[in-house]
Amino acid sequence: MKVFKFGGASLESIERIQHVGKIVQAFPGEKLLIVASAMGKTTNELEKVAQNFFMRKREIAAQLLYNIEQQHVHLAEQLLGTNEHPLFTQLQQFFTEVEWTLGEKPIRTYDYYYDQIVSMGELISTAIVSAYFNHAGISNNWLDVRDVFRTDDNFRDANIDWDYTQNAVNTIVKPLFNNSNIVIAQGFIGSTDQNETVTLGREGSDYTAGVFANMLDAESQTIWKDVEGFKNADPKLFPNTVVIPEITFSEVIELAYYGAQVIHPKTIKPLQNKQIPLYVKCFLDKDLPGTVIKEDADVKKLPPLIVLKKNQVLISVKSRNYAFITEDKISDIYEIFHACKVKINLMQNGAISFSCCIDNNPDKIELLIKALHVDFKVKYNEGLELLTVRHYQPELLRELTTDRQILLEQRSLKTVQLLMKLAVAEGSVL
Ligand SMILES: Nc1ncnc2c1ncn2[C@@H]1O[C@H](COP(=O)(O)OP(=O)(O)O)[C@@H](O)[C@H]1O
Ligand SMILES: N[C@@H](CC(=O)OP(=O)(O)O)C(=O)O
Repeated sequence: MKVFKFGGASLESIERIQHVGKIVQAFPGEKLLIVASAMGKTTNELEKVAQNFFMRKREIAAQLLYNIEQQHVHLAEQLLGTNEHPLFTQLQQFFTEVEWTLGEKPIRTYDYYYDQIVSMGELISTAIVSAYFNHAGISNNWLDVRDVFRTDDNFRDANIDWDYTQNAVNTIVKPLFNNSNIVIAQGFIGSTDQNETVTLGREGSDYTAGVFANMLDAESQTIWKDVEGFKNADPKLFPNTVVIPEITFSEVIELAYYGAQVIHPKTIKPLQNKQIPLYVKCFLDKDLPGTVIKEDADVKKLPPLIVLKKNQVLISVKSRNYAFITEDKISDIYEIFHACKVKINLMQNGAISFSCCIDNNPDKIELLIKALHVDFKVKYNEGLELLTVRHYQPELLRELTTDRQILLEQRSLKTVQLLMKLAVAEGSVL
């Protein structure tokens, strides 16, 4: 059994979906559990629906939803060559459910509504891919992953109930392979014990695939990407990047944790725990070797690995009366960050100060600053970049920090992290 994950980029057009079909056909006779994400940028579009609904701009929300529906129905018609197929009733049902939600008064949390609305991206994309595959002779079963992935009700970042889910994988998923070699499931979503839909955090489909691989004791997981493999930096941000043929789980978990966009950080643990190798392959050219991530990878020749996280904010907290920021105060501060669901990307503390860098998420930051302000003086600085380099070399660091002012810096033997802002030359006019 192999687990494949296809992300939004590989499903963003008719041609790409057909191409995904060709990739799958290159594995005849293999049992494949396929995890798919929402098509293209549908998740971002659905986020706008959720935001407008919550701001009570119902008409805008309904119009945005209608546009998404039209795009998907049109694409499905093209793929199937007809508009008469049970798929269209299935799609209609998914859209009607969200329309009902949009008809409600938002009396629960934003995160709850977000999950009810945004989860639809994966449901409609997998329904279309599954119907198209069957139509193209690639026999498969469509699985509603919400019947299998049981979670808590931490909406937008739900935690998986491992025992329940393992049991459901055994009783629901494994038998599906009795009559077909291919099962297609949604990434990124799950369900609570109250049957309320949840999401697992942005870009969480990699993680879904990792959990499936673990629970099915798969021989491998492959993430199909629009790049040649796992590179030493994001090729969209840096020139002259190179593919890394093999790398260890621990290197990748560090990079993903520091913000490398290529793999969701939670993906590694379920794979590492069962020593299941993770392949990053190019869906544009399946014959390229790509990257293998495994425990015993040869990492002697690793180049510097670079992660750049943009749109960062520096939060600086000071005690009001020159009281020391000691362990108890730091613990209070962390408690506040945790309650506001804000992840700290880098932190440093001094005698009476605590500074940290977080992603710029305006609604969370507003709440956070309010909460911190009760006991501390708080300042913040936006528009920053967090650069992380593993296996750094001084010359490269000089190059990467040219024209940058460094606000926070942390170095260990292997890793350097710099919070930076574009330096404004003296005398220049803003
Ligand atoms: N270290 C890296 N190696 C390769 N690609 C990377 C890396 N870091 C970021 N990326 C980006 O990840 C993108 C592919 O992932 P993504 O857009 O998430 O695809 P999908 O949505 O299909 O999963 C690439 O186009 C590339 O810009
Ligand atoms: N669709 C979700 C989940 C996901 O993992 O997507 P992708 O595989 O396209 O990164 C998101 O965009 O967050």
